[in-house]
Amino acid sequence: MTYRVLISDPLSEDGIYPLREAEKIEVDMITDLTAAQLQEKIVDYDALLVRSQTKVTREIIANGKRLKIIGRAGVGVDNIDLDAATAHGVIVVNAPDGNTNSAAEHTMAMLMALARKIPQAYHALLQKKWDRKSHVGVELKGKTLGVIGMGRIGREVALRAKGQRMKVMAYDPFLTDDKAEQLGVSRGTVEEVVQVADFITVHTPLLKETKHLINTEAFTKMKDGVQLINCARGGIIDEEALYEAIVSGKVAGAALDVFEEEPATDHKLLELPQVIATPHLGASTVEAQENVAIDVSHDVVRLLTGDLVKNPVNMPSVPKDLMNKIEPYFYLAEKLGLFLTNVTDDVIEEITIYYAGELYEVEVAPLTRNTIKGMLKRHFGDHINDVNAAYLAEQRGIVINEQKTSTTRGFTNLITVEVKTKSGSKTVAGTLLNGLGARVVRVNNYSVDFKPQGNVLFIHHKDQPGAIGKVGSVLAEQAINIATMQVGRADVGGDAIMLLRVDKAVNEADVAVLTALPDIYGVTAMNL
Ligand SMILES: NC(=O)C1=CN([C@@H]2O[C@H](COP(=O)(O)OP(=O)(O)OC[C@H]3O[C@@H](n4cnc5c(N)ncnc54)[C@H](O)[C@@H]3O)[C@@H](O)[C@H]2O)C=CC1
Ligand SMILES: O=C(O)C(=O)COP(=O)(O)O
Repeated sequence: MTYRVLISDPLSEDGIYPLREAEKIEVDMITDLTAAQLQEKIVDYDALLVRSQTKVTREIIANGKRLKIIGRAGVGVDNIDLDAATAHGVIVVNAPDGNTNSAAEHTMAMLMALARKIPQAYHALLQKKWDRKSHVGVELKGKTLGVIGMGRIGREVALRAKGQRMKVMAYDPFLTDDKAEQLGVSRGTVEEVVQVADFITVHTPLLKETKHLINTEAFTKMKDGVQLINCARGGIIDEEALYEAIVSGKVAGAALDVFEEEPATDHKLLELPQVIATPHLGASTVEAQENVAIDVSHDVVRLLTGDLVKNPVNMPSVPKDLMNKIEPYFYLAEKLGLFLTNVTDDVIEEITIYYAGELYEVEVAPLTRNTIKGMLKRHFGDHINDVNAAYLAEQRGIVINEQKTSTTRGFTNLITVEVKTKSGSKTVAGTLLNGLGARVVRVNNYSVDFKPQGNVLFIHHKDQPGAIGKVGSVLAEQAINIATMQVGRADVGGDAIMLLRVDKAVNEADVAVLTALPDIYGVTAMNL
């Protein structure tokens, strides 16, 4: 099978070598597609790579019948409909580190150009005006730079500003006093930062909480003559409010690399002489473009070759040391879910997964996702994966609980999955046996010991002499060989179960024959 990758924004050819060199991966770079053309084309592709230009909408994702991964060669994923990607089981990855340096350097270039009015002076010169009077700037030394958002770029900007002998006051919900001290910056609230700063630069993602974070109210609290820089995302600063604040004289200048609507060639802010701007160039360096293309290409190759991606955006990444501990349990967790869903006919209302023994110590969320994936696979088939399992369960109102205990009765590790429906609850438990792999050790109240693999028949019957023999005869008549068989019973002559691993699939007609046998209450055939 050959995978097809579509690159719809200009990406560094030197950076996409991991894709070009990979076997069974074909790459097309087509950078002038309209939204409608992309929506049509995407049907044929397994991966889509973009920068900030391509808007990856719900419609495009929905049409990507083969689509498995969207790679963002950069940081911001606000041009990708993440909810739609998650719902469709499409993983989104980005390249969070590759352009940090370039974006920080661009911010410093904007700060210095703003302070010294370099673009305006150059513009006047081009018009043959030797105008020194209008282009008197201010020094950075001794001034306070307010940094809102102290992530990768914000921190780099703060360090560089200190090199200009500026004072830095920063706000970030994750900035601790210790971290601030280490970085040599003071920590303040957004309100404190905007009150004391001579220059303000924003470095947050564009989120509901950060949209118009700098608004009319914030401008009223600022110093007169303050100057602002936005090299993060258009919309963090309210453009209308900024326009008013410049026209009123409150704000002396603004440097903008990004706009609420891009491209922004006809924007009223650009008519103001106090505003300098670049067309979203923060990441546009040879180095950054090569870095982000390499990172995102590697992740696409990883995913398409069955490996774990490094920079997932719409699902938590699993650190390597944790992965080493829990990877052996993935198979067991999924098969327990799959088994249970096969023997549950009612609508599932609640799933509780109990982790015991050595699993007490580790983060088990990825295992929970795998169990849910196993449970929902029966109804969603291949459409369900690690990305959308929890989302699809939540969408259907299924409550998911996770519990841990350090004690196990006789096992070093035990995963017990319980489903609740309106007609009652069912459980299955399994363990990982050293050297022997996954074993199911309990089904409801019955102790069993079987490998969750291949074609399995689960029969609920009355503990009566001959019941097992009759099942054996029916299977023999259909030339279905029994590989292993387990019987569990509650009391002599009471309810009992049979678990058979058989060498070929048992079809519906055979299930009907088995169900019609005397003393048989129910028969489920499944493939694990
Ligand atoms: N102009 C350009 O070409 C480029 C723009 N960017 C943009 O720069 C921004 C920052 O990128 P990175 O530093 O790499 O991201 P990052 O994820 O490392 O940092 C973002 C920081 O914002 C903080 N934050 C979130 N909500 C906040 C709030 N309400 N107030 C204050 N801080 C808040 C987070 O805690 C985090 O520390 C992103 O919007 C990204 O898209 C990034 C690269 C190039
Ligand atoms: O990485 C980011 O968030 C950027 O804004 C860079 O955008 P670009 O890849 O240059 O279109």
